[in-house]
Amino acid sequence: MTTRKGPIVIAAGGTGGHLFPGQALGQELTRRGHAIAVITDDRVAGVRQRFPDIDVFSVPSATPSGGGVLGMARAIVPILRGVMMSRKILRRLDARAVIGFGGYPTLPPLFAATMLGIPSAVHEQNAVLGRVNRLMGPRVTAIASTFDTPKYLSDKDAAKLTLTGNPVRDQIISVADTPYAPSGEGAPFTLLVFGGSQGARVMSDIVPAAVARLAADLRARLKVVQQARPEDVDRVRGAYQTADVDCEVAAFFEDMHARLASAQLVVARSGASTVTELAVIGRPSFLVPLPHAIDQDQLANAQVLSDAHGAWLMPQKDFTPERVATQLSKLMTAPDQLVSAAQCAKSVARPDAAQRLADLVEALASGSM
Ligand SMILES: CC(=O)N[C@H]1[C@@H](OP(=O)(O)OP(=O)(O)OC[C@H]2O[C@@H](n3ccc(=O)[nH]c3=O)[C@H](O)[C@@H]2O)O[C@H](CO)[C@@H](O)[C@@H]1O
Repeated sequence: MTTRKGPIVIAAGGTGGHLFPGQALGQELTRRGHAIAVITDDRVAGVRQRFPDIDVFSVPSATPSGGGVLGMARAIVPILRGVMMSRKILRRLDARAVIGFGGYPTLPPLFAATMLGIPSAVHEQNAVLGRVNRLMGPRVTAIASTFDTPKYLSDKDAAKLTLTGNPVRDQIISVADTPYAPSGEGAPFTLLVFGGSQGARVMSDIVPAAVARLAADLRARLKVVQQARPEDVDRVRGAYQTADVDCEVAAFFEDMHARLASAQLVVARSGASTVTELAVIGRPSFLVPLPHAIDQDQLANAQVLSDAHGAWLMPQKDFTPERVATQLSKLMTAPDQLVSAAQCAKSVARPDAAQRLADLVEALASGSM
């Protein structure tokens, strides 16, 4: 049994897709009365607001760029500095356990934890194990995952795997039971468009042009809520105004739970949290996986929803204004198909992922694993 008395440390950083599941676990552990602390890297803005009243420590890290020897060499110094700093922080905190949510910001604290013999775990959001989780898999005590058997999980590490699902924030859970509201003939139709936590240019290039091609009666029913990269906000808004379509365009929606709940159809990338949230709330979607990703993790994520008939997978090469306009016209006049897709999306949800992951982390922190 461990004699450590300090907090459970959540290591998370990089994009929202790595941070939000960490936030969801933090919310659940706090509810259970555990002290938590967060280690992230100093490139990440906005972490502190997501973990109010919690100690957040920044340590250096780096992502080897280009995969070559030079990229590795450049990254090694900040990573080593991050490991040294993490060791000091974890010792001082007397951390009971460390759980990492993937990405290079988690490498230094996880590595330091394993050096100090602190129980540790990684959570993989995607259907494919990310590079850091692959690297740390053999060293950590436990591996938690969203999907049954993440690709690249070695036979040896498979024994450490617990299927927890991907935790979503409390806000998302708060709308999970909002029934899907189909939009009948002539009724308003909300289309929600976003490209992951950072926005995706392709959404700005394609969706307004598709909407402009719709018949006037369909355009009159539409309200488009679209996230665009900051530099694209004005042109997207302008395109909808020219097409006489009601729109709300912003670089980031803090109230995504409410936006998802009130959408009749979603067009999005297929990052892990996006796909999980669509399933938990049960909303139909067109999913456009990020192309050229080394591991094709977004394709694998999207396939889970589309195999369940809860989403339409659109490879980016087929994501053209013409095709999107055709599909939109069909679906705006076929509410039954959207209702059915919403139900199918919900059928693959694991809304208790935060609890399952918290159970695992409690076992880890008590030293019983
Ligand atoms: C380009 C890239 O590296 N993408 C990866 C990144 O995606 P990314 O960071 O885009 O993450 P996800 O799609 O998993 O999550 C996006 C999150 O942002 C939220 N949101 C989005 C827009 C907005 O206006 N407001 C808002 O709150 C969504 O509700 C969701 O919670 O991490 C994911 C999880 O490891 C991976 O699956 C993705 O492949």
